[in-house]
Amino acid sequence: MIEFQKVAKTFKLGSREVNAVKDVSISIAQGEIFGIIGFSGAGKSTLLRLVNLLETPTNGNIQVQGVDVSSLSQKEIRKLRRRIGMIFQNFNLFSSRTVAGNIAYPLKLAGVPKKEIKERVAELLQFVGLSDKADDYPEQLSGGQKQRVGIARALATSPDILICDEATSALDPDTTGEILRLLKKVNKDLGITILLITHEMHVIQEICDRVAVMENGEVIENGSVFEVFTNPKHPTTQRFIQSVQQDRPSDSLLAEWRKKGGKQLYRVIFKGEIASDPVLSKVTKKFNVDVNIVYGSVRELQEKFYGNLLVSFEGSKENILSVLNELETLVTVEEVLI
Ligand SMILES: Nc1ncnc2c1ncn2[C@@H]1O[C@H](COP(=O)(O)OP(=O)(O)OP(=O)(O)O)[C@@H](O)[C@H]1O
Repeated sequence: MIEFQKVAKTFKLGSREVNAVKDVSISIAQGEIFGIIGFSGAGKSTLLRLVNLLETPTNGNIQVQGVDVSSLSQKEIRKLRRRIGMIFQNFNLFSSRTVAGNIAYPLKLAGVPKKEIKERVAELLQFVGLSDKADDYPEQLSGGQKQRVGIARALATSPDILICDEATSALDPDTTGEILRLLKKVNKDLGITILLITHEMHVIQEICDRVAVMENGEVIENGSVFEVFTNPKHPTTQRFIQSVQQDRPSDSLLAEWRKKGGKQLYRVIFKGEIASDPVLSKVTKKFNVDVNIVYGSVRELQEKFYGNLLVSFEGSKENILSVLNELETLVTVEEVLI
């Protein structure tokens, strides 16, 4: 659906060059919600702007629905932009137009007859839950309502793709949740492919199917949200994941554990169906070992379970070894340095 092949974008600032995007190759499949996460300056916005040719790549190739976007004429670019809706962190609404006027705007530009515009706007207002706000002006709306208008406007021309540029970054946590649920509905009910950028891992966790992590213009890791969350490889990815998963004990808790002469700790990681099985209790019982869960959680991610527990064992050395050997055939077990 959207394919980046060895894409690079360099900005020239006088004699200085900024390599905003370097050698990025990722592909976004039709119907998925794909998230790009990175810290400020990582190159996310630039990558996004390359899709609808708000920027042109210095190198590489971008295909949207099988078409190389760099080969398009101005007329074709305008057509492409109608198939790609976009929403923004600061909503970018026209303050002098009503809610209905904002949503109608892209339809007017596209030359849609007045009667059809009226019907489509009413339909979109209903879809985003703002039917009673048609005649309000943006300044009369809350942030969440403004973003709903932004979404309705982006959907007006029935795009195939919705691009979201930090769409929830200006919103409080509850409102963020509402907007993310609406985006999920856009994806599920309308079959629209969503490409979003964010610096917040919980946004990725809540709605994305796949994720790419960017740093210094490069994609340093990408894959399904479940795989990246349960097995992050790059230290930056691990940092992002720790921001939403408090399943690592603090240094002070570990120090306390050491001080009290606590036993060796093991991290036991369960993924998928096995997380709902009492594996730990079955195996320890079998070898007459007691298990002490010191820290951890079991969470749901992409409709799959993921458990991450920090445990210690009480029993004879040989029996603990047998427990570890058997557990290793079923789940991931790591020794934790204390
Ligand atoms: N038009 C431009 N001219 C010059 N440099 C630019 C331009 N746009 C972006 N850059 C530079 O490219 C790099 C990547 O910027 P970009 O905005 O894509 O990152 P980002 O990950 O989206 O960050 P943020 O979350 O802060 O927007 C930065 O060093 C930025 O200063």
